[in-house]
Amino acid sequence: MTAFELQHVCRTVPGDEGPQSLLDDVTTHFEKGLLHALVGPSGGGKTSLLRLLNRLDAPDAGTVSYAGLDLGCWEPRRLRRKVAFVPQQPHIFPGTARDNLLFGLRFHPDIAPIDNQRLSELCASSQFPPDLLSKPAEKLSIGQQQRLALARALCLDPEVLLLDEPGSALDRPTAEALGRSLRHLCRRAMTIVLVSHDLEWVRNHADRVLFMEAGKLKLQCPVASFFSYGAESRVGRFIAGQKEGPES
Ligand SMILES: Nc1ncnc2c1ncn2[C@@H]1O[C@H](COP(=O)(O)OP(=O)(O)OP(=O)(O)O)[C@@H](O)[C@H]1O
Repeated sequence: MTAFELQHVCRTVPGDEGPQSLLDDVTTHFEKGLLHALVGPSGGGKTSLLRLLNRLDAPDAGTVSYAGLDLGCWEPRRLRRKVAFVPQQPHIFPGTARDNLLFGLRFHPDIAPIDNQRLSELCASSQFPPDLLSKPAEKLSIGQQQRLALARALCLDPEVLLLDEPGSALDRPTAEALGRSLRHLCRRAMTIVLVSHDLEWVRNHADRVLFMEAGKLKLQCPVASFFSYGAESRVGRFIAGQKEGPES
């Protein structure tokens, strides 16, 4: 079942040397219950694409729909309840980690209070260490703050998670544990779209890969197909380059 459908999406912004194309004729879809990884060289348009999916930005041509309804028809607050965006640099509010985790609930009185069991589940799903809940949130490391922001997003029980480099500040074992948690969420019908530069992680945890370069979607395929490209192909060269260190 399709969650998002994008048809001929373009986004252009004013630049110093005239209009700059961030997204150029992107047509794709994201399937419910799958983990989709947006990969590609830096500046290729991955974050720009992610931001369109919960109306943080709007396309200036083409259409984006969620659950069969054009995003323009979704009231932004209602959409963001279903489609949660977790940026690479999380917004942290004054107070403890627990205060931050529960922050969104004040805007959603329909959500049942979070009991201790649900709190443990949220910590487990986001790989946030429960013993840090009483710590001032601004004292946490960036990696801990990223996972706290993920737990805060999960608190509202969204249907979709949009994650911008969720493992970028994590050590390998923690990033792998987070990958397993995200896969568990997908098995419970969560749709995930994330940006990653960590191809080993993508290989271990993604279902589908979308390769973006210079604002264009160059390739979309199952994860196994992506990693079977030969060294002479553009994708193969990108994969080899990432092993030596990310391209800039
Ligand atoms: N609001 C904006 N105004 C002007 N330029 C922008 C804006 N947002 C993004 N860009 C530019 O658009 C290009 C694509 O940016 P984007 O963040 O989508 O790339 P990315 O693939 O996510 O990159 P990275 O892997 O480095 O995070 C970059 O050159 C960026 O500088």
